[in-house]
Amino acid sequence: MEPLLEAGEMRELDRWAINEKQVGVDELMERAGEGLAGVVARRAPAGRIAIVCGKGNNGGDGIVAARLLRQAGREVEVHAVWPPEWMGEDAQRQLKKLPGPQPIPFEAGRLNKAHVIVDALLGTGSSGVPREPAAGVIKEMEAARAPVIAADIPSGVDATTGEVAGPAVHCVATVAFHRPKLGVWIRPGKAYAGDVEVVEIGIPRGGPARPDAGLIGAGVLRDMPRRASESTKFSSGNVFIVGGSRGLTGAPSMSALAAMRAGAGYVTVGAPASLELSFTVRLLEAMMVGLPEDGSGHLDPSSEEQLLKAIGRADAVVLGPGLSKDPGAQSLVRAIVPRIDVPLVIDADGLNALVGHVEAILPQRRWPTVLTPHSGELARLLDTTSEEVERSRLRHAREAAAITKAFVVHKGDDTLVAAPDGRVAISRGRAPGLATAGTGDVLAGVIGAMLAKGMPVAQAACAGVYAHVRAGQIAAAPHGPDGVIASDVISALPAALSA
Ligand SMILES: NC(=O)C1=CN([C@@H]2O[C@H](COP(=O)(O)OP(=O)(O)OC[C@H]3O[C@@H](n4cnc5c(N)ncnc54)[C@H](O)[C@@H]3O)[C@@H](O)[C@H]2O)[C@H](O)CC1
Ligand SMILES: [K+]
Repeated sequence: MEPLLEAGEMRELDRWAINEKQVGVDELMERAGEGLAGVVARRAPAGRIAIVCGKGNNGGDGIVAARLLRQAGREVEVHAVWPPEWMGEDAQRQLKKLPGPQPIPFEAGRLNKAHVIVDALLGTGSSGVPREPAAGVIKEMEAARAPVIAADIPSGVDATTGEVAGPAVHCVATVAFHRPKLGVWIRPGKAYAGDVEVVEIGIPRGGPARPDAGLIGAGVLRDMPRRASESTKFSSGNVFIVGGSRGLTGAPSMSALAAMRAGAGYVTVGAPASLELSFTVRLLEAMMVGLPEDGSGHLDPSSEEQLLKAIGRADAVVLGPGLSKDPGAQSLVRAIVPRIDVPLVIDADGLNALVGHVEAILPQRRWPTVLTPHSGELARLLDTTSEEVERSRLRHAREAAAITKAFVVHKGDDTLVAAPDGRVAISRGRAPGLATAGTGDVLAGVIGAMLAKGMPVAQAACAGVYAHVRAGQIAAAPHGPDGVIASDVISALPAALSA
């Protein structure tokens, strides 16, 4: 997992390198500026460059880049947003080395004469909503025609959370120093960062930061148990799916197929008895258990004991796909969740059943639990609005994990896997093909399969998220993301898992 840093962790590392490892701050800034200049030169090989500098070290990086680009023969205009003498002393030293014209006071009109703009205004030292004059300058950079490249973090994006509380700059690329900050991978910040390019700035290994955030990569599949010649259908992973209601039989079917395509060797669907035929015709390889229902195609609370017995020897349970909001089915969920003594994934209407009861029910569980809410579901669980959740995705995912003691997979292009202890893993996303009905059911089934194979819960959740995104990309490869359907994603799972 590639570590992601909070602004405070980056500062701590920076101080450690300077104080304990005798790395000069000038050296760090030189490397940062060099990395920044390199990316600017590669992305904008010709034309005028405008570098917009703040008064902190982020501005200092901009000054270094200006020097190196001028030395390489480029036309560079340096805009100082505050009087240059207000710059910190580290940046002042760089300013003295700047050849050619000195910084001009920021001039919005001149931005349009540039081919590329460098945002070296606010970095990890920024806190809160941008204040003037930074706020106005951010709006001008945003309005300018030229593409913007950010030094370390787009100005206006909170490096630690990805929150954007005021004006911010949409960049084509962000040059992250040493390591990316969380904010470039979490929406809404992610939408401002563009391509993230990481440059090394000379911070030695072994520093004090113990990042509790990381980016999910292909490595999560390394430890996934694979079938071997001695495997049986049961040892490959036995998943039990609980859900389905009249009109909602596709969801549990897709979870079941996804679990099988993700490697589970034995999958059973427990659903209202009157719907048995729909499952039987659709699912050739999965088992079906018809459960007591209310007569109109919804699971009934009276099925509790029979359901628990049917779950029997399953290695993992997926609860919720297609369950419906029927009060009987919902009360069944509340009754069985504490009694399912295997790892459990709760999705969709399984989550809705817990609204108002999360703190009472989930911490009672003796086995690992994975919740897979999208923002609307998470908002209901936390008694807030989806807009509020979208504004602070990380905070809400962590809050839900802390109060439920479950792993929370907060879905989105930047799916966050939050652990009850505060650690978080983030998906790179970029699988627009997944924006279609049923892909959530697929994800729940895949995570169920990973849990059933015996993977530790954090790895199972991350492996499921990774495989799902890969499958979404593979499904979109032939003709693009439009027209991808959840069944295509299921079909692509074996390829995604072999990658
Ligand atoms: N971390 C490293 O190893 C290195 C980082 N470098 C770069 O330095 C910045 C962080 O620099 P810092 O001086 O701490 O802060 P900033 O440049 O981000 O600027 C803060 C600056 O802005 C003012 N300010 C703070 N909040 C606001 C606000 N909401 N509105 C307006 N103004 C605000 C504050 O008063 C300061 O003056 C890091 O990102 C890297 O780019 C080094 O160059 C190399 C080593
Ligand atoms: K910046």
